[in-house]
Amino acid sequence: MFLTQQIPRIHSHFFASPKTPKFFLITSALLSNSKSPIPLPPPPPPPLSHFSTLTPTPTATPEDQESLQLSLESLFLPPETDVSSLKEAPLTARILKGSNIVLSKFAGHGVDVVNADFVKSSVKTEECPADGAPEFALVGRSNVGKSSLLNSLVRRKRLALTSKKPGKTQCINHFRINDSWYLVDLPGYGFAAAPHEVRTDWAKFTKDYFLNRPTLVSVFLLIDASIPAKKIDLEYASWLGQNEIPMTLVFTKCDKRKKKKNGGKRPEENVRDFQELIRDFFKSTPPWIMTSSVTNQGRDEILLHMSQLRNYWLKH
Ligand SMILES: Nc1nc2c(ncn2[C@@H]2O[C@H](COP(=O)(O)OP(=O)(O)OP(=O)(O)O)[C@@H](O)[C@H]2O)c(=O)[nH]1
Ligand SMILES: [Mg+2]
Repeated sequence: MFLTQQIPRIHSHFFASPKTPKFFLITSALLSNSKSPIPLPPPPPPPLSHFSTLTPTPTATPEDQESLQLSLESLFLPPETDVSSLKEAPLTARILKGSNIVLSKFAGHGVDVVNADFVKSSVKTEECPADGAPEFALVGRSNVGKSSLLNSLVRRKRLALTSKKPGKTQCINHFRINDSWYLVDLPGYGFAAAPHEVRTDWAKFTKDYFLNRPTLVSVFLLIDASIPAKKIDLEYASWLGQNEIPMTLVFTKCDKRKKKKNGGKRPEENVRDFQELIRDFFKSTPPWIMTSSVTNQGRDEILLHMSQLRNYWLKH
């Protein structure tokens, strides 16, 4: 079972809780919970000029072109986002494609990855780099695509080693980005073939890392969107919620589409189901985003989101 230790976290205010419930029509390619989809208007212009230098994300397929009514409560509003001063259009224009993430004034600086270097592998929190730079940890089930996502974010094929066989990554691996922050690749959980002692050790050292790493800005919990929710992922999300560890849900493998006739659900449906299942674990909706390391869907959006979390963290 998971630890239930409660510790105060300095970043719990990332989960802003808006007071006035309002409804917005989100007009990007997102999930659909509407029975009668409304046709999409042209996409809004990029909210800030320096965002337009990013590579555009692939256009969604026609079956994704559905609209979603998201309540204000289901959006992730970064800290210091003044909702009352925003009219409907500017707010919708500030939602990252394929996500519930609103961009704040902290987004933008240092988005592009100019250089990325492997620094070290650690098996204990105390062994991790001690220079105080902010970091983001990628965690998720074995084979969910953590190392692939890291490679996609830094635009390198094999900076982090990937494998078809689960259990490839075994340590806490630090990658230094732009000489100023870290991406951290962690071993996967739920690897059934691993010996019991290895699994227990994993649980100990990664959870110790989450609870005792002061420079950890946010955990990025990866969930495979090509399959239905797994119990172990729900337990993991619950543990992070209970321990108030700042978290972003990253849905991976959104390029994989199971055939409807075989009973498979589309990634959008799995994403929606997962969120229903974790609703009660959090005080307010955590940020989530849909990605694919094959098509690079969500890559620029994740980098923007990381920039806003990092820039806020550096200022506080
Ligand atoms: N179709 C598709 N395949 C992916 C995607 N991301 C990863 N994969 C494949 O999934 C397998 C596992 O990817 P990894 O990145 O090694 O997974 P991991 O989570 O780092 O695995 P561990 O290190 O074992 O915990 C590889 O065969 C990847 O090519 C994706 O977005 N789409
Ligand atoms: Mg890996």
